[in-house]
Amino acid sequence: MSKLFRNPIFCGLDTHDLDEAERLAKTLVPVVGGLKIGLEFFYAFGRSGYERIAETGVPIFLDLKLHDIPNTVAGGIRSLLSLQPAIMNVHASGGIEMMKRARGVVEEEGDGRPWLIGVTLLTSLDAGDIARLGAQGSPSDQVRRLAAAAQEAGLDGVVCSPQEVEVLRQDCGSDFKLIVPGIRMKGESADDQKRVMTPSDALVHGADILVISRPIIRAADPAAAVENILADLPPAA
Ligand SMILES: O=C(O)c1cc(=O)[nH]c(=O)n1[C@@H]1O[C@H](COP(=O)(O)O)[C@@H](O)[C@H]1O
Repeated sequence: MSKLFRNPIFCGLDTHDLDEAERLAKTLVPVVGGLKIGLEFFYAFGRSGYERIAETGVPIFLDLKLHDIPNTVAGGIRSLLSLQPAIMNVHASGGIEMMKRARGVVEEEGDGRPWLIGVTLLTSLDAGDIARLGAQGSPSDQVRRLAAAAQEAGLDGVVCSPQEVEVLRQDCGSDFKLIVPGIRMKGESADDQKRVMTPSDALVHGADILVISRPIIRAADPAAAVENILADLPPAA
């Protein structure tokens, strides 16, 4: 786990209700490592909504998964950098040239720059889904190809499912950041996630950050849900 953050849990504020998002932020900021702002929140409230959450001082993963030609992605990243997120991402399947251009723009920020992360294969996809899309091999094969491309382009790490963490640690080394959604406690509904694992197993395999949304934000007491997850983590986390 990165020592930069209080703990490895980043909770996704996946809501289009600003009051709810602010309530969640207030209760979660003292207990999480960071918050994630993604498509649902950002498309509803944009930069001003982002800034209201950022005012709490919590590290933010700005999860907009940019995916376009190199010039357009580089411009998009440039426009977002003034928000000063801790982490931002692009789709690794956008290609090495696109990721290199994005990396170049992020590097202009110097030491305080965000981590730039490549999304590999969405955790909602399994072997059957990718076979229908024409990909060769297993989900793990596909994730390894995309992670290798992200590493070649100089990205800081990737988003992958917990099921690929172990092999990516071997492939990509200990400094490469592995950001991992598809996290569920034993017996909990997977919802639309297909490649899942428990938080403690994901960390034992070598994940840096656990991205968790519905199991926390739908709980009657979201802060207590985070505390329960933290209590289940191995001590080194
Ligand atoms: O980039 C992501 O954060 C992401 C990538 C991925 O492959 N799968 C995935 O679930 N996510 C995000 O992680 C969060 C997981 O949400 P829950 O399934 O509710 O815990 C959502 O906000 C997704 O947008």
